[in-house]
Amino acid sequence: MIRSDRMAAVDRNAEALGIPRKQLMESSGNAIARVVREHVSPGERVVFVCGRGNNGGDAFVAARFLSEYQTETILLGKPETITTVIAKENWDALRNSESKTQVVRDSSELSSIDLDSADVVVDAMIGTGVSGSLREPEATAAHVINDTDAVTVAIDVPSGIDADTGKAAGIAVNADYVVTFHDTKPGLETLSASVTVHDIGIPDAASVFVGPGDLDAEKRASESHKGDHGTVAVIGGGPYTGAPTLTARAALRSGTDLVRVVVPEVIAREVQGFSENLIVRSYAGDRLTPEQLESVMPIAADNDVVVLGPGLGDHPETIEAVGQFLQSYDGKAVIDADALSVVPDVDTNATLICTPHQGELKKMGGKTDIAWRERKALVESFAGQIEQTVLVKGAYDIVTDGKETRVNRTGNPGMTVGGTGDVLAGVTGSLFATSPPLTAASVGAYLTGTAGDIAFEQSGNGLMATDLIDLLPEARRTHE
Ligand SMILES: NC(=O)C1=CN([C@@H]2O[C@H](COP(=O)(O)OP(=O)(O)OC[C@H]3O[C@@H](n4cnc5c(N)ncnc54)[C@H](O)[C@@H]3O)[C@@H](O)[C@H]2O)[C@@H](O)CC1
Ligand SMILES: [K+]
Repeated sequence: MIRSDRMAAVDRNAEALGIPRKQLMESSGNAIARVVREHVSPGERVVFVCGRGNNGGDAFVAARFLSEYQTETILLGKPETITTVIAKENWDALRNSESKTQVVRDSSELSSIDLDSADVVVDAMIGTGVSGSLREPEATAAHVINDTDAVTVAIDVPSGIDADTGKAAGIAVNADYVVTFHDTKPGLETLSASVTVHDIGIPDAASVFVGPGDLDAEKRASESHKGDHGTVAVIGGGPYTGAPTLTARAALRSGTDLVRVVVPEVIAREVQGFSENLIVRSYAGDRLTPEQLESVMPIAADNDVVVLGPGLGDHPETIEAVGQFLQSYDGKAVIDADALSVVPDVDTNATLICTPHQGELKKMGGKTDIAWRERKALVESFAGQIEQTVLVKGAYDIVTDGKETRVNRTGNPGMTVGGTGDVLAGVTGSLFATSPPLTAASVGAYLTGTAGDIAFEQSGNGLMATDLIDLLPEARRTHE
């Protein structure tokens, strides 16, 4: 079962893998033709009622395949107004083949169409692109289709129905059969029609591997937050000063509006010295201890996301403080480095993204494997157990919440240099302010890896974590 926003992402990923949408449309049209053949014999009359989007485009292909039938393809609207290039190309191919076509400009012309003597009527007006209630002439056409005695086959989703909910804002086509593609849609399950799912050649890789479609989904999620790109608090440092700074700068470069770095006072000036863009908040002492939580907790609560761990060190008092923090914090947090070991045993209401490398995963009690497919299964079960999102870093990063999993292939061996993990935590924290955990973690890994790949082109194995930070905007642009 797949929701339409995820379907759009997978579609775009397939394109990036080298399977263009027009090729998918050809497979969709072919699948529809096969279903039509199950219901009628050659020579019988098949009428396609088509809209001007890709749903109509699927029908133009199907009609081309069904040359042994009396096909009639009715386009609702002028051919010049067909909304996509690939649908238009398939319309032209159908016309050039001298297949019978008819253009209907408004609902009054619909009365000239005889659907009653059709053996099959194919509803190809609108698929997943529907918005609001059907306008004219589609609304009248839906009435006409619903009034015929012919077998009705809807392409992808009956026109007017929302594929995610199964609901219609007004009239909708009442189909006998629905031919849908790749996977079934939640809304189709609620209909009385018989639904069949057809493979159109989208490989598993398009949903498993993070791609530009996932980035689109992240963009859509962040747009829905109306220009607020969030605030992030990085709680780290003590024994180390570079790590929390890298994390904070990476979050800023990923678009976060405001980043606060929360560090012990002994290193506050040094951290501030790295960049005037950082807001540094300090607490007494030289490392995080439970006594400091009184001043740290309110800062954490004041931000959309906390990144906890970079450079904190593993002093027992610090680990104790991390545990107490997670017991009372109930917001969103990225947990990295030494803070990770606490997660499996702590009772928390926080929503976490844990970003271990494979050594840290083992320390947390998770298992790993050299082969990524096996590792994927192991990490999935571990994430399910701790009920949090886990991003395990490796040549193939595994991102999973135990239910859904993505694998990231960007990045290179040059990134084993120190500090790249801190950058990833910052990017992920930034995205987490406006996106769900699985999206934030997978896009975080994807963009950080891409920045690493650009840095590798420039500097080879001499790449540094700071290079990645400056290349983050370019990494994003390469996938747009
Ligand atoms: N992987 C996929 O998802 C694939 C999808 N394909 C097809 O592409 C379809 C989606 O195509 P599109 O995104 O072009 O969208 P649609 O073709 O579903 O709908 C867009 C068209 O409907 C019109 N429209 C929207 N709401 C309307 C309303 N309330 N009243 C009247 N007209 C309305 C728009 O102006 C536009 O012309 C899918 O349903 C499927 O049939 C296939 O071609 C290939 C693969
Ligand atoms: K349809």
